[in-house]
Amino acid sequence: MKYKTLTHYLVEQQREHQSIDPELRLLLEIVARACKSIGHAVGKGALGGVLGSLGSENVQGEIQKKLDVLSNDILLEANEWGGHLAGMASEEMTTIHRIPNRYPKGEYLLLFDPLDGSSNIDVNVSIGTIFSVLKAPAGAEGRDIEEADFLQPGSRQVAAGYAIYGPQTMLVLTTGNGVASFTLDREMGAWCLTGENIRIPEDTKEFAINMSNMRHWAPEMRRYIEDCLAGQDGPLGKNYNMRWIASMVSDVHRIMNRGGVFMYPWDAREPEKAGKLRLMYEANPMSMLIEQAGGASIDGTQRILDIQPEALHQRVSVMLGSKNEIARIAEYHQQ
Ligand SMILES: O=P(O)(O)OC[C@H]1O[C@](O)(COP(=O)(O)O)[C@@H](O)[C@@H]1O
Ligand SMILES: [Mg+2]
Ligand SMILES: [Mg+2]
Repeated sequence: MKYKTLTHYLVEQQREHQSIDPELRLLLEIVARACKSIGHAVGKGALGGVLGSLGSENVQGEIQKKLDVLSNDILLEANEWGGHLAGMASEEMTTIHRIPNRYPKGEYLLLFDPLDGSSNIDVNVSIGTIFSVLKAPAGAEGRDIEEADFLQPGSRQVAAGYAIYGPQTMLVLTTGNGVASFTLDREMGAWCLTGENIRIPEDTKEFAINMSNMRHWAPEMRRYIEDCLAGQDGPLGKNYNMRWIASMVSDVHRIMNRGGVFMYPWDAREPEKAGKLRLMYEANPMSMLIEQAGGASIDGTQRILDIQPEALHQRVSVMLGSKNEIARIAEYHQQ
């Protein structure tokens, strides 16, 4: 076979880096298998009866799409059996999911946004799954896992990744030793290594933000974007391009490939929330991937991976991507 498979890659990683043990390797393979199933369901669209809403709301008060719930179920079922997990947490579940007693229990915690970019499902635009792996804290053995056990800063993640269901189905993964990407060979059903040691260009002329919220932003965010829009003749002296796909996975995937910055800042629509995106299921795993690829990720003033979470469904302001442009955005927030 021309390409290394995911298994081959993980076995090599395990040999070279002590950070990966056989349990973590198996866990990642099971997550990847679940993503393959979600990818199949996504691909069937109307033929699989997976489009549209369910009429229910998740804990964040968002209307759940059929695929949000189906993807959540696929990840839960796959990992209950053989994922060497102590527990799981998801954007779509009110509280944590403990591994039932009848299954072997492991030492890892898995967190996920089962279907990211839900508003794109019915319009056939790329969507994804985001996941994060933590270790259960010392002292959690021999007792039931608690929600507090999940509240660890992103810097403690042992692995993170996303699957993107687009023209190609891909998996982008880090175990703390750089970022690799895999393309699903649909005929063979295998994840094939198609990118290794991915590096994000440090400079960029491309930003991603939902511009319709501009009037609600804090002054420093507005000032940065106004300066971008001023182009060559403005204070930043360059003409910027803009993209906004409205699924974080797709926007981050573009940044992984050609650089750029992605921002979902605090805004005044719901001032009590720090931002729209979820720290544990979206910001932390994406920040680990971005940093592992040489980029940077902040909430405006602080490195996201250093934030000590206080709640499972905590929101955060997110600015991530090309290192030098993120440094510039941080400067705007210091002024
Ligand atoms: O519709 P908006 O406000 O532009 O928000 C888009 C953002 O919301 C999200 O869709 C949230 O993800 P979910 O679909 O998992 O809720 C991000 O992926 C995306 O960047
Ligand atoms: Mg999401
Ligand atoms: Mg989601």
